[in-house]
Amino acid sequence: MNSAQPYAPDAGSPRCFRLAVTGGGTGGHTYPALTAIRALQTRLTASGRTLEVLWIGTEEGLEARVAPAEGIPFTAVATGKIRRSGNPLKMASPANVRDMARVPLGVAQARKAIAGFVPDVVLATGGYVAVPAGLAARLCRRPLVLHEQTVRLGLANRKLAGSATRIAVSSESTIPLLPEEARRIAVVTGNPVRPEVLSGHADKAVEALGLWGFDRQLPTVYITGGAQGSQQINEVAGEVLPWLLGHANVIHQCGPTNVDALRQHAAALPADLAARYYLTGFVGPELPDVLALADVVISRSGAGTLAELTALGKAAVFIPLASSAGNEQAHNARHLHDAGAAVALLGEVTGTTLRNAVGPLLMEPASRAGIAQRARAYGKPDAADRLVDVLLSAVSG
Ligand SMILES: CC(=O)N[C@H]1[C@@H](OP(=O)(O)OP(=O)(O)OC[C@H]2O[C@@H](n3ccc(=O)[nH]c3=O)[C@H](O)[C@@H]2O)O[C@H](CO)[C@@H](O)[C@@H]1O
Repeated sequence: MNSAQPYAPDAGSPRCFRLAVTGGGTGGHTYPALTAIRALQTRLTASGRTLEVLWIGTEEGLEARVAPAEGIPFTAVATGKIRRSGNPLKMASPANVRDMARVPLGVAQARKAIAGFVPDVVLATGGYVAVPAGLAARLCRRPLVLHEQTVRLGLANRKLAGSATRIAVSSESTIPLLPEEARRIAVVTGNPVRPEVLSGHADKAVEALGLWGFDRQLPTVYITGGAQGSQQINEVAGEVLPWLLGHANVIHQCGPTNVDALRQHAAALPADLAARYYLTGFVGPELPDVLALADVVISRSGAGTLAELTALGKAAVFIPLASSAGNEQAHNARHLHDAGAAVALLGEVTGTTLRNAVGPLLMEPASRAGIAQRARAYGKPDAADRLVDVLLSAVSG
């Protein structure tokens, strides 16, 4: 693993702790698992123990790239998209039937992997693959810890709650939403954030991205639509861009497939404004530095992004993805909005609504600082450590 301590399997030794991890698909499920693995390894190393990890994921998910890149043994199993629908006709659609048929195959594959690995504990962080692997953990009688990133339990975690030893949740407000029996095994840990995200440097962002035209007397706005970018955010940001650049520097992460079209749009900007505009498809390793430079963030409200922005204490305007599972992005954003810890745009979003939301944050530093401070109160930078406590207690308990 590319963490402080080298990954050093020591299988068979009583000093060796074995962790099976399952979860992934998107960054929101993959990065918390990775962060927990790194934190567990640090904890075990400090007490003279070693860690052996097996990640059970899918071929197609982000985890299939992340785990091998970190030197973590990875095994792929079959799984199917579990669609939600109140309509029985839709539930019986050919795609659904095919996907549901893949789940038992995935359970069998995961059961074989878990029976062979004999983990001390299995950590499931959500995503479709967590269902077969979590069920296999139960069949193999291994302790199962679920981690939920969002305020409401995701579908995979709802399916697995009855098999869990502990349920680690990211927010206190999840607890009252849980069924009685799940509440008894729930622990609030927060959503683990990669440590590097918390230690960026604004000056490094300027150097790495060549932001020499930025006016450092002005605030910087970071616009992000998530790893794929967001058409909706790109459009509405495009509408207000000349106004925005009159008051701020702007870094705009628009999604890898949208760069060309937006670059044409940006070509029409006057040179003095264009100098303060940086457009990119995806922000890679420089993400921590970009976040350090940003005074205001305009963003989707996926749980991963939200955990990062609250841990850092950033003033954010959220434009939730309306089609997110169970509308959870709107739920996440509303939760912070109601506490004065963010601004959530929950209805129709136009250039005018965005401008009205961002304007006060740019023009009134005190209002920006207030929101940022309240946001930080929701951050849980020690979430990975708390999740490690839960993993260790699930074994001893
Ligand atoms: C479309 C979808 O299903 N979204 C769900 C998915 O979020 P999804 O994984 O899409 O988004 P999250 O906000 O949870 O995480 C995105 C991650 O990618 C990083 N990033 C993003 C852009 C970029 O250029 N560079 C970069 O590194 C962010 O900093 C963050 O760490 O899982 C989350 C956690 O269950 C849910 O809350 C979301 O609703």
